[in-house]
Amino acid sequence: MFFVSSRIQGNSEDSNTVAALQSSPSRQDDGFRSFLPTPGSRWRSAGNPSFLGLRSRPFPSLPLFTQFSEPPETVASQILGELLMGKIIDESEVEFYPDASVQWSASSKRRSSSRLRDIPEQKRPFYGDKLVSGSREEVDGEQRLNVTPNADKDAEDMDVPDIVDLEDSCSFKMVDYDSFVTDSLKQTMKKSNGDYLDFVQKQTKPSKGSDVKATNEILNKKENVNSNMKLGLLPGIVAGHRFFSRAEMVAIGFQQHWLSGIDYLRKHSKRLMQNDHIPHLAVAVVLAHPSKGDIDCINEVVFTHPSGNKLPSNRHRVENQAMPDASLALKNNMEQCIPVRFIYANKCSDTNGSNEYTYCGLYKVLKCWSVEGKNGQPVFTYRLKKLLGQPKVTIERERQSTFPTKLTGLVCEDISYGEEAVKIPVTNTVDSCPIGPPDFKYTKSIQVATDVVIPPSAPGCNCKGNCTNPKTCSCAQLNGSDLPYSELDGGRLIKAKDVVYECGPGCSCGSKCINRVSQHGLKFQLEVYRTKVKGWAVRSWDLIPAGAPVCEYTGLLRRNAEMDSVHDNDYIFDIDCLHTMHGIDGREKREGDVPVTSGTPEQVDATLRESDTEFCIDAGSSGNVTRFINHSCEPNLFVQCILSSHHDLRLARIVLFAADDIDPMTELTYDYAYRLGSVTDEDGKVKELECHCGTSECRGRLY
Ligand SMILES: C[S@@+](CC[C@H](N)C(=O)[O-])C[C@H]1O[C@@H](n2cnc3c(N)ncnc32)[C@H](O)[C@@H]1O
Repeated sequence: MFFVSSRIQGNSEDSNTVAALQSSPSRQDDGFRSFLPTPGSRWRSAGNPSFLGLRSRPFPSLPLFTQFSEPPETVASQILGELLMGKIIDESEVEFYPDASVQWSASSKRRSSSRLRDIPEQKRPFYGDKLVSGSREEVDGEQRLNVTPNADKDAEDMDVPDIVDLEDSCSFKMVDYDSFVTDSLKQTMKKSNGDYLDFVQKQTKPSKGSDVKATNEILNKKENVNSNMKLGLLPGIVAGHRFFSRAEMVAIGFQQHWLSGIDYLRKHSKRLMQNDHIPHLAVAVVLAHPSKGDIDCINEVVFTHPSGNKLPSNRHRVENQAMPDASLALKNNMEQCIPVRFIYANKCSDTNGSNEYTYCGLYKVLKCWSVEGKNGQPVFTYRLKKLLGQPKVTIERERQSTFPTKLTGLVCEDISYGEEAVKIPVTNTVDSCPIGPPDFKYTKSIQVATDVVIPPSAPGCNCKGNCTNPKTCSCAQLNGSDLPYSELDGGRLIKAKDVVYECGPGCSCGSKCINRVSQHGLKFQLEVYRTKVKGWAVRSWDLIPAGAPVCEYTGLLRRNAEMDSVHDNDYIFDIDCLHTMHGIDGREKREGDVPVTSGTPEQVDATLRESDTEFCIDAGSSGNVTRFINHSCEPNLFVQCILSSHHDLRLARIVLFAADDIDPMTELTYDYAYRLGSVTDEDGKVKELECHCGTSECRGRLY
């Protein structure tokens, strides 16, 4: 990998606005103390901490460490090393034994002890430098951090309980950070996204402050993770991660102050009170840049942070007294060689111009100086440089307005042959397999078999224009007195439901009504591409926010009974809303608002269990891009049944929505939810298909 140096200029986002909102009671205290040893603690001394490239100068202002047996520099650097490598999550995960001999540097080994004897070797906890190994590199006279993933395959595959006590020979508790942190991060992100949409939707007029208010709600409910602010890496979030709102960043503890450009740990937070020697330290910088266009590899950043004070007489020196706390914190980072997270806020073209936030990685503060701004006030300027060894980040602003004719491996410019408003290219860089079948017909909308009768349109709501009042809109009433979509980004589903009743032909509202979100066709730039083991697949060039409609499953709507004799068709989608509503065959029940079948739950269960789904959509020989979407046991799309003209659940439309914020170029997947053993061949023998979704949640087989 090589980096092309590019430099951008900008202003730190916000700055002064926020004081009132800055401190939520649940987040006010920073977690710096998490990294402080208790008296008598010993630290592993193996290795020179400057291998992290952090210590180009000593730590003059951390005398508190002198009470320990290690030289203060070593201890301080060690702490920073740990937190930078993301190894320490919480003080509860670090245990100190005053007299224990530390065997940290032992090469990576599976743990063997009497307590673990019942656990198979490959499942035993691992210790050693599990997550990353670092090396120092000198480039142009500067120390750089070079982090490479640990090559130990077993270690990556490790499947251990959250926290493992490593007995006396090692003085640390180790955590399977990847699964422990990432899972809770994912859950929190999902939850906060839902809460955020919910909140925005409840407001009569969503405003700029909605983000902040939604965040507050999340924090007040204490559903955030990592509430102790961390410096350096946050496990589970790597450079390139995109956030759709500050709410998301705050909910996972990536940022604490949701409007400030420089987010920092306060010197006098309760946790640090005892300790005058630890200065303010910056955790993250959020930079808003007005210009658009592709910006690759932001390796060096120069930005300004205004001050409300008069410029001191010696204006070229940055005087601490004249600096606002946030600016000072960043200067302290420079002096202490502590990197900050750099986050780039940009207008997102496909989400109605709202901000999107890209985490670009950990940056070193190279330089800090002040210039005279308007009214003689100083403006502090900083130069940040990305630490080496982190993923390259591309910030893509705008969808390509003209279709790129030179796509590598392009085999078809538009698989929809003009049916869709956006072209859907097909690429194959894997083999020479043509896209098929040869007689395949692209169809944007459902085709109906001759023996299927679609019920007439149901009577609709009497709203004028856009449906906004859930109390008076009869479609909202069907959804449990709820308008299911948030107006954000052209409409995002707030939460998956048993069924969503959209407005349709029987309604008097307009075609732009928010309750018709799934009826507007494709809005993201999709591509069909060839994979090595799963055949064709689909990805998006645009980022897709959680809750956005992606595509509808189209094809021939037909009776399932006719499909009994069909065994080689991989493109049949059973319309199983009723089964989902009743949680039959392991389906996950969702929030249901409308009783749709009569009888006791047991009777309904029994009837449904006996009857297979009555109708299906067969995309074997006609269908749209959705037929190329593969299965994953940990998918990023979910299936939503929608009724928009009639109200017959057996014939509901099947629409796929984004379950998470989906980064551009990520494969789109949903859970096929087959019951194991349910697929048979022509002789009635059960067929099996190995799953290649490659996720940690993989169940091993599709069916
Ligand atoms: C609806 S098609 C999806 C598109 C398909 N990949 C293609 O090339 O047309 C379903 C088929 O794709 C393959 N497939 C989908 N997801 C898979 C997975 N996770 N692992 C293995 N094969 C998968 C299986 O052959 C499955 O029967």
